[in-house]
Amino acid sequence: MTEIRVLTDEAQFRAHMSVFRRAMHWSPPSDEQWQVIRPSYEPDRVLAAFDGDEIIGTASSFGSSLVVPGGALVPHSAISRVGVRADYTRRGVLSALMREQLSSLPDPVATLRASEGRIYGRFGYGLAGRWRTVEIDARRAVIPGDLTGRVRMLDQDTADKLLPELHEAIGLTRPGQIGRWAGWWARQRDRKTEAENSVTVVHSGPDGDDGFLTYKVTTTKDFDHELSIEDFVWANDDAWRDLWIYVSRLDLVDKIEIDLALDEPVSWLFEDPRVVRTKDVFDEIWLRLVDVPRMLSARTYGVADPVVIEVRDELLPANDGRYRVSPDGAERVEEPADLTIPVDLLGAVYLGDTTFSQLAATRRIEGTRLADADALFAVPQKPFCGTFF
Ligand SMILES: CC(=O)SCCNC(=O)CCNC(=O)[C@H](O)C(C)(C)COP(=O)(O)OP(=O)(O)OC[C@H]1O[C@@H](n2cnc3c(N)ncnc32)[C@H](O)[C@@H]1OP(=O)(O)O
Repeated sequence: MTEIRVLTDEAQFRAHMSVFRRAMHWSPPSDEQWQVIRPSYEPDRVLAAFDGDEIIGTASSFGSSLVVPGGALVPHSAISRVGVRADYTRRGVLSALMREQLSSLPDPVATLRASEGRIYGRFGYGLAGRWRTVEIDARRAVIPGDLTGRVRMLDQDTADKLLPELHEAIGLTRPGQIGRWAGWWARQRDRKTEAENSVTVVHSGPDGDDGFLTYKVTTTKDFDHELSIEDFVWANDDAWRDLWIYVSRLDLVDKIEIDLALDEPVSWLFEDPRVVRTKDVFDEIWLRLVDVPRMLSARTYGVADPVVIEVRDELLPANDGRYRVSPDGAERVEEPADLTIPVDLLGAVYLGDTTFSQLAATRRIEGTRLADADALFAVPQKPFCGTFF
């Protein structure tokens, strides 16, 4: 019989990690890897499914924060390390873990990166943000004009110390962005060490450091040099443009690849916008509204007549109910609903990646007043996180 427990015994964290890594078809952590991973385990946030004394399934979360439309920063659980031992799958182990995790999360919202698109909808997660992978033909990439500030290369030790501070100082503004926790930076450092040739540059403008970029170049067997941008954070348009100028003018680079917000205006930087080609669009943010009333109150709304939305949530019935959403905010009401939506799809529209009208067109929600609901939930910027976990 499956039993779900919160792990408190540090010795079990490594077994937890081994089960998760095996589920992902990776080897258990080496002693060296474990030294890096170990501090990322946060007490009270590590769940395991047991058969007797053996761990057969895993789930955990990291404490973070999330930007919602309007700019408020909400406490957020970053869900990760979900896995079930291959000899125990399709017997309800993940379902038991998800039920326990959702009922005990300390934060009103959770997000995750899904290994497969079919897993999380049934647990109330909606596809709430996507990225596009672009490839830039670096040989033809010309950005007219000069740098306005300075770009300097950091050694690894300086980068390790400076980047978390700079990320914090730059702050979070775009809906979907999340705060980075200490364990995230430790894993990032580890990945960079593994990659060896990762390089970090920092931009400074009139007020000091205001952006950074981490990239690495790999050489193919045809001697093509492909640069991938792994982290790109900026405080203002000058930092963003200067860092693009820097990276596009690097010698011995044929191709640049990066995952971007759907609406990032990178093509407009280049003399020839065709040097930027979208290779792929992929789901990034899966979002679960854990506390619907709190989350509906946390974001701002556009201008439209109020709409009453009925929310259905099988796993967390405290969220069931009708909410009147207007330009002034959201509140629980007893009035008849204009439209009814399951909680996973409310998660999908929450940050503004999709709309009520689009979901209605696919027959996934029913109701009237779709145009007003769209206008209320409309956002000026597409959601994008840019922090992989
Ligand atoms: C945030 C992250 O960590 S993402 C990483 C997720 N982990 C992985 O991808 C590792 C490899 N996969 C696994 O470990 C497991 O297959 C899991 C965790 C995805 C699923 O665990 P299980 O214990 O098999 O799930 P469980 O038995 O509770 O299934 C619940 C339902 O979801 C369905 N389901 C579960 N996983 C999948 C899947 N990968 N594809 C399609 N359907 C699935 C089941 O069929 C079941 O449906 P039903 O209720 O209609 O019968």
